[in-house]
Amino acid sequence: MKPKLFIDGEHGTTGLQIRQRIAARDDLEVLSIPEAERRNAALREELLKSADIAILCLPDDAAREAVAMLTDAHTRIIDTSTAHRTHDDWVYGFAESEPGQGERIAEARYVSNPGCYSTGAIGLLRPLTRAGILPGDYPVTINAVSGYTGGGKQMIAQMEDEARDDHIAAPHFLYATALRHKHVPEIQSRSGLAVRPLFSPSVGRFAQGMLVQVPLHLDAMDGRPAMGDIHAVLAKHYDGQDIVEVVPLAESAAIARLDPTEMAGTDRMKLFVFGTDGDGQVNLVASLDNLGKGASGAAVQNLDLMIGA
Ligand SMILES: NC(=O)C1=CN([C@@H]2O[C@H](COP(=O)(O)OP(=O)(O)OC[C@H]3O[C@@H](n4cnc5c(N)ncnc54)[C@H](OP(=O)(O)O)[C@@H]3O)[C@@H](O)[C@H]2O)C=CC1
Ligand SMILES: CC(=O)N[C@@H](CCC(=O)OP(=O)(O)O)C(=O)O
Repeated sequence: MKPKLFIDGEHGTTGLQIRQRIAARDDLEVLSIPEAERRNAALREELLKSADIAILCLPDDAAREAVAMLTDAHTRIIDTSTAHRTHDDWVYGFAESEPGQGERIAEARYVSNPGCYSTGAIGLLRPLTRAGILPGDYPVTINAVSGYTGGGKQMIAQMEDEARDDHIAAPHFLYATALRHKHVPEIQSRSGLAVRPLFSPSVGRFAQGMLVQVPLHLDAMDGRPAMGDIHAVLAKHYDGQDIVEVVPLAESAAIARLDPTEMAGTDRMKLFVFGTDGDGQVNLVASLDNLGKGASGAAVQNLDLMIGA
């Protein structure tokens, strides 16, 4: 029998992209809710309980409500919201982040899909703390730019519709300037950092794509590693899989400009180590689609692990 899938929030930005990714598949029975009924709680509850797997593409509060509806049901859940990303009962849905994580996702009832910025930051940081090359108390700074679809339907409308009172005309803007972005606890705990990372995100006038930068002073790290040591730890960690690519140092050195939309439309992530050997500094950069490996692509990857596809 085909597994029954319900995407709660299927008419939103993340939900629509998941539907596109599974549209041609015949190994799933997709339960769907009409757009006009998307907030009909009774109908959603019925569909959630009928499904073998539900993917929640909802704001945090609505995701918590959906999980509460399923307490006594058998439905397995992938939550794309922030609600359960640091929760002990939930398996973190970043298969490449830890050895054996794909197997844990495959067995799980509750899977929390990572945030888009978090995927880039944790993807760069976790292998380094795991290997002991980056001390947990290093004061990490993360600078990032995201495509505006990262803000969901509301930000898409604000960026694209000039007639709106709340139209955003800026080509690029910083936000979360109080340094309390909702991804900080997730990045800190899932990267194994003892000190709260300083995270400064921004949005650019492009729909999809993202660069997440982590600059490091190598002389402040244990054993004063060389640029090649950092690259070797990342390359070893991601060896043997094809979703996260660690770009060779020579290839990175030849890049004069990095385009944040380079990975748009893909479900993969590229990691770069930039700098000049011997200068004691590196800039680690993750490039991904905020809606690909950063959300909907990762959700489909987790779905496939859970159903053994
Ligand atoms: N966009 C991105 O790049 C990423 C998003 N996420 C997460 O994915 C989740 C969804 O985000 P996104 O798709 O961008 O958001 P959108 O606003 O684009 O879509 C959310 C959908 O959920 C519906 N919805 C809202 N409240 C309820 C409710 N109480 N009951 C039922 N349906 C409801 C909305 O309907 P309505 O139109 O009526 O508001 C809309 O269809 C969020 O938790 C977000 O944090 C995670 C990673 C990246
Ligand atoms: C550009 C933009 O607004 N981005 C969103 C995060 C997008 C993302 O990863 O989402 P979740 O944490 O919601 O999963 C924000 O900063 O709130």
